[in-house]
Amino acid sequence: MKINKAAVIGGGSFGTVVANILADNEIETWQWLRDATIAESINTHQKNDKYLPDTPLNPALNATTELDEAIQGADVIFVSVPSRYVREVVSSFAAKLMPQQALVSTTKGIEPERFLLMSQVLEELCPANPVGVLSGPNLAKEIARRELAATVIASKNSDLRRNVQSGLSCSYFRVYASDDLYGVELSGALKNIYAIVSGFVAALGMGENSRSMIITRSLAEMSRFAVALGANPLTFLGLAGVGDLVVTCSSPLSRNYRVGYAIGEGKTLDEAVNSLGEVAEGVNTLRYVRAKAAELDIYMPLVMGAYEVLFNGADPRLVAQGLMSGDHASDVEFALPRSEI
Ligand SMILES: NC(=O)c1ccc[n+]([C@@H]2O[C@H](COP(=O)([O-])OP(=O)(O)OC[C@H]3O[C@@H](n4cnc5c(N)ncnc54)[C@H](O)[C@@H]3O)[C@@H](O)[C@H]2O)c1
Ligand SMILES: O=P(O)(O)OC[C@H](O)CO
Repeated sequence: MKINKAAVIGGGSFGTVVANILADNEIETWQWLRDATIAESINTHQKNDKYLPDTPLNPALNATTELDEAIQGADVIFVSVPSRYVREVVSSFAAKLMPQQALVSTTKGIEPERFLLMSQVLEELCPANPVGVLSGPNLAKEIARRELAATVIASKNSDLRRNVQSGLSCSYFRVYASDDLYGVELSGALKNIYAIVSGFVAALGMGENSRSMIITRSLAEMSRFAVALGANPLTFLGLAGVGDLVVTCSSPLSRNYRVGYAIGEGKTLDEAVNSLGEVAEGVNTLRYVRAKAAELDIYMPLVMGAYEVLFNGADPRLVAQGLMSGDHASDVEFALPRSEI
């Protein structure tokens, strides 16, 4: 079955990009957002003035502040609000869904109380509905300029995967498939932490060797954490893992990288976050992952170091330095067991 109508929940930069691709693909698309002025601007001037002011949007895209109007009859509902609001927003319409309506999270964050990923929140709230996750190296502002990009749709439901692949694929956006929902989603959340660390490294003027070491050891740390939580480490080698880690750790378009860069320049966490005006999920994810790693005794020197910098005022230089003095470990995680080091 193809997607005849799609809904996008969220009026930020990524929600707008997803909605615009769907509209470009001639799918009836309704974007829900809270701000009536932005909705009006999308409908009349084809612009999201706040989040993507330079991008002319498809005139067929409909924006609404009425949730019912967006979700009613939608074959797929993309959820694209910051993680701390996903439960609240989805709870407000979950009871109105028909069982065939699929939900796809694009949100890269964690719900702290039970360490739930967003697909787990969706499954809890909408147990009868197919659920998927869209994640990959997807800086919204580049996709908005129609620069080539690829992503991953992960779901246990093959119809959902195929529908999203055909609904979102176009000349500048390619959608690969995975059935490892948990691995794809976990990598999307974890990489935000390491983008903050890469921001420190860049601001401190460390060299390319340092940056490469940080990115590669980040991948080792992410996959060590993932395996401890039961995920498949192979997923971390794909677009949602290495792909998203590299882009977010390298680009000033990444909000998480920018937070790290500002802290590396000497700003406080509050100053760094307030100057963004957009969500940087990595700040909270760092707190939750650090607590989980401590609880499960998982060796994560970059997470521990970054936490000290963001929340206890430690010198960002110490994070990279911490790698030099930590326990010796194997290069490729799992290739050489710790017992043989
Ligand atoms: N921007 C990107 O490049 C990008 C790419 C892929 C995934 N993501 C992920 O998508 C999610 C959303 O990111 P974004 O870039 O669109 O964020 P954003 O900061 O651009 O926008 C967030 C949107 O959520 C809305 N919002 C905030 N609180 C809300 C609430 N209580 N109820 C309803 N709406 C609320 C805001 O008004 C805004 O429209 C994040 O988890 C992010 O990690 C972002
Ligand atoms: O701007 P960031 O740091 O939230 O990153 C955006 C996307 O997740 C990149 O894939």
